[in-house]
Amino acid sequence: YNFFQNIPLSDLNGSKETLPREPRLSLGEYFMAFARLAAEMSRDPNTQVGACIVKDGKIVGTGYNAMPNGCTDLPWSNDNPDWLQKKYAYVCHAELNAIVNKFSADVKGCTMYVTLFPCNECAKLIIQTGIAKVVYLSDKYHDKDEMKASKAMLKEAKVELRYTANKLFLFCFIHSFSVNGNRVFQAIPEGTSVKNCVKDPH
Ligand SMILES: O=c1ccn([C@H]2C[C@H](O)[C@@H](COP(=O)(O)O)O2)c(=O)[nH]1
Repeated sequence: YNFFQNIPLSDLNGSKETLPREPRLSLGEYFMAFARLAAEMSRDPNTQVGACIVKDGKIVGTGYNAMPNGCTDLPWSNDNPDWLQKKYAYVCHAELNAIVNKFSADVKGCTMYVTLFPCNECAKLIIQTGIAKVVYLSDKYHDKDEMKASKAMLKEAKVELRYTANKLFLFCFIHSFSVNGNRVFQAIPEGTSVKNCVKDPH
């Protein structure tokens, strides 16, 4: 922490200059923050995923896991014994939505920041659209075959994979809960860890 942050140099040595403020986030943390913000929009009650695509240092697409446009009556269950009553048949993954929402001509050579390691279907999309690098926050399903297949494909296709520790921008978030019918707001402290994050497997 720069204790001299924002203190006019004039106060220190008589000059009119000021010291620049040290940014609170690195560029990577800034882009991951957009992915995390996108995840906040998800209606999935169990896992919210956000993705942010960056080209030449600029955001060219964001997305979160959501039901297809216009489909509001589909189930969000993840454990209904009836496959048709489970979300998996219907939900569009965050990566897919970020790619189809892009406002650049293409996503070749881009970096995708994503809050959950991409599944095998998303890995295919990432490879086929030419995304060069994936930065991810959580790998909570690393034991699942989908993730193993995803890693195998992404590695063979030479998509760079980078785990990022969850140094967070959560200091921006206020979380609210109810106490005796009253809404209480609480700031989520900086550095709060994300559940289910695992150590970098790479
Ligand atoms: O690469 C991925 C993998 C999964 N998702 C979405 C799909 C679902 O909405 C949730 C996973 O739900 P669980 O209840 O944790 O099984 O995450 C995605 O967007 N991208």
